[in-house]
Amino acid sequence: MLPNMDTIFALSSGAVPAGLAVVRISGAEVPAVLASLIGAPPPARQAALRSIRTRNGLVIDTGLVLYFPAPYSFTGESVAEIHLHGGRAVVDALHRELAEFENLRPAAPGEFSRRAFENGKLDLVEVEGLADLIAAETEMQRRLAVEQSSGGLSSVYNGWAHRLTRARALIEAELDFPDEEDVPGSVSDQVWADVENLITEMREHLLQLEAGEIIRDGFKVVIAGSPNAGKSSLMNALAKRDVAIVTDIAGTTRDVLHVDLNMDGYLVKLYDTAGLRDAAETVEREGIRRAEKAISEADLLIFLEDMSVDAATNIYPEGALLVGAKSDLPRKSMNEYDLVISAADGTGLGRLRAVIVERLRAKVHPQSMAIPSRARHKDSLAKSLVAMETALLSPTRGLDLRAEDLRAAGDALGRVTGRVDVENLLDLIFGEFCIGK
Ligand SMILES: Nc1nc2c(ncn2[C@@H]2O[C@H](COP(=O)(O)OP(=O)(O)OP(=O)(O)O)[C@@H](O)[C@H]2O)c(=O)[nH]1
Ligand SMILES: [K+]
Ligand SMILES: [Mg+2]
Repeated sequence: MLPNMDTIFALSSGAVPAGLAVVRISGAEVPAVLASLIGAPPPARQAALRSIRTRNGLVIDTGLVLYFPAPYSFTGESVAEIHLHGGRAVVDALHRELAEFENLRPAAPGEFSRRAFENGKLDLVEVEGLADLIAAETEMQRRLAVEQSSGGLSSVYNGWAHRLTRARALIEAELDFPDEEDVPGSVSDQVWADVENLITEMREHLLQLEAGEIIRDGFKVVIAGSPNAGKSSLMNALAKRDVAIVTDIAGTTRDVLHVDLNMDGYLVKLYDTAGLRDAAETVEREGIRRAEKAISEADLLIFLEDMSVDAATNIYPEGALLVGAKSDLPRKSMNEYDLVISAADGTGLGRLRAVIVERLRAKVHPQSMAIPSRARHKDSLAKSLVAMETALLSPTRGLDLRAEDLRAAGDALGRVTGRVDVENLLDLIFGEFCIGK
């Protein structure tokens, strides 16, 4: 662990050279550093044009400076942003100058966000969303990430956490004050009805995980078929560049090749694989083994068949798209195809793209973007769900044990956002009833 009291700095904008470079500094030393670099700081959160100088008074550059006094900043610490011209030597000169200050050092990867988390500015779900937003390459990835980074998903989880805490508070009230008249008799029923609703909502939420993963990680489309069917040619045609080697030699492709495509704002990961046949040769056999693994992990399998040869229909998995290739050549195959294409003259490629998007949309039609997209979310939510189900479905267990189940459910849920619920149970109990009035 790096010491937390250090003030950290880093180039927060993209690679230099560029028009601008933004250097961010966070920590207790910021006021002193600003005093040295520019003299009096600009008014809080307002940009001011300043000369940025070394301690010897030499001008490094002139640019906008922003000062965010703690705690009103991204990290919750005092932060400065210095906008420089984006030249390598300019940025290097400022970095050299900053490194000279005591208690200042370059930031470790993710350290600004980590401080934001530790200071309660962002929860874990928001931090992950921010990482996704920065990595987003498609419109749908952006929409998912912006919902997550700006607290939309967290507020769903916080709402559930609050309901769980309340349920446990009411059950514990019943345990602690069984004879208290002011505790309504049907409290238990009301609590278990809400736990049941919570279970339903959480289950529905988890059903959206596949959609979230497809948006975030991409829709995996695998092209498979016999050697020489035209798989690599199709991949190159869809990618609009020469990704894969194409020859008339059967068994050309060995490794699984892959390109990222942006289709209708969705990330589509397209894979080209070795032709499937009984191969004797070691390298080709390994290629086919890899092809079979890719096929088993596909969201959509495109099974390609060369229509210009009299091929017997291959056995292909259910749900696969059977595509006839080389429609520009005289047709010999009598098999029926979902669609026919020619990588050579472009026939059917638009239709194939449309079908890929249709298949994707069949799996991804979120009502909202507040959906889970990581296995980490699923694991904790599933644990929470199991604990709630245990509490709900075993009424013969003692009420104390069932309250304990609810606590376990709340803890598991709290681990998703990294904010284990600290609400005071007694506040809730005394807030809702007039026990001990
Ligand atoms: N006429 C015509 N020829 C094609 C078409 N698509 C591919 N071919 C030819 O078919 C041969 C095999 O193409 P590939 O794309 O290498 O086939 P593949 O399925 O990747 O083959 P392997 O990697 O060996 O399994 C090459 O000679 C291509 O030029 C097409 O649409 N029309
Ligand atoms: K080939
Ligand atoms: Mg190939």
